[in-house]
Amino acid sequence: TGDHWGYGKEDGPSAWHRHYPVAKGSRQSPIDIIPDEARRDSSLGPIFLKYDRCTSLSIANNGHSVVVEFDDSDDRSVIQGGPLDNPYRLKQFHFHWGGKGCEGSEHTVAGVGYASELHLVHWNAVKYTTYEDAATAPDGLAVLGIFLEQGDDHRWLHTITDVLYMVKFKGSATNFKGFNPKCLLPSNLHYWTYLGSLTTPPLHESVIWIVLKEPIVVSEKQLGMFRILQFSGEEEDQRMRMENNFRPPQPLKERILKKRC
Ligand SMILES: CCc1cc2c(cc1OS(N)(=O)=O)CC[C@@H]1[C@@H]2CC[C@]2(C)[C@@H](O)CC[C@@H]12
Ligand SMILES: [Zn+2]
Repeated sequence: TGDHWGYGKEDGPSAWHRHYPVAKGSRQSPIDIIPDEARRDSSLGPIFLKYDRCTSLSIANNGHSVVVEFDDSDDRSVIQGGPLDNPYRLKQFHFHWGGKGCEGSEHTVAGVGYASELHLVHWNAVKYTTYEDAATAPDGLAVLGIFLEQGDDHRWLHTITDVLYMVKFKGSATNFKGFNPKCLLPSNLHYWTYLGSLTTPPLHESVIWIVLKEPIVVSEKQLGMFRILQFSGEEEDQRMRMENNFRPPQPLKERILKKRC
């Protein structure tokens, strides 16, 4: 069976509602973030990130993005604070990017996109038994979104871009141990937060989004390394370069965007 959705003309975001009607739901992601309309919420404290380098396991090409998986068998790597009632365990992180510098992120800020967006995915292991269960619950997942802006070389992103050639094709994976994603965070953890969804099918409305205001800076060369990846497997004849794997902003509907400055 495999996934029958993608980012192309026929199977892309505008067609996902046919197999996944929740695509037109009330809390879909991403959204266009309008800073002036974000409500300051005094109950929102700072977020705390505790990441342990020993929990990283592997890096893989799943045919939609490049994903780094973590050992989530205990609370060594968690996010807490901010809008969250308890710690959420780090499960994976992945990226979305464009074909050129000015677009590629999923969230936009006052209509402006970034070159890429990093998603650090965490799940509520206090309330739910498995990641899969959490992924269908309204407070099951917490995704930390970080914008990537084109500029100078990023000191640590090399650790990832240097191994992308090993996961060029869909279905390929390799060891990726000893990586601490803390090195991918910007200096300032001020954030916007709102209730949303997965940004790819099955589009479950199970994500508490925490989007950092400050982007990290990566070079055009480093961004270009992501584009050596393929949507397609090694055996498939048509080579499909992996790029523009982002969903455009969705209606905010009855939601309130909150901020912690
Ligand atoms: C939030 C990160 C995340 C999780 C998942 C997807 C996509 C995701 O990326 S995103 N961009 O952060 O929304 C698509 C596949 C989903 C998975 C959550 C768990 C599942 C729903 C599995 O149960 C079966 C398919 C899985
Ligand atoms: Zn994502």
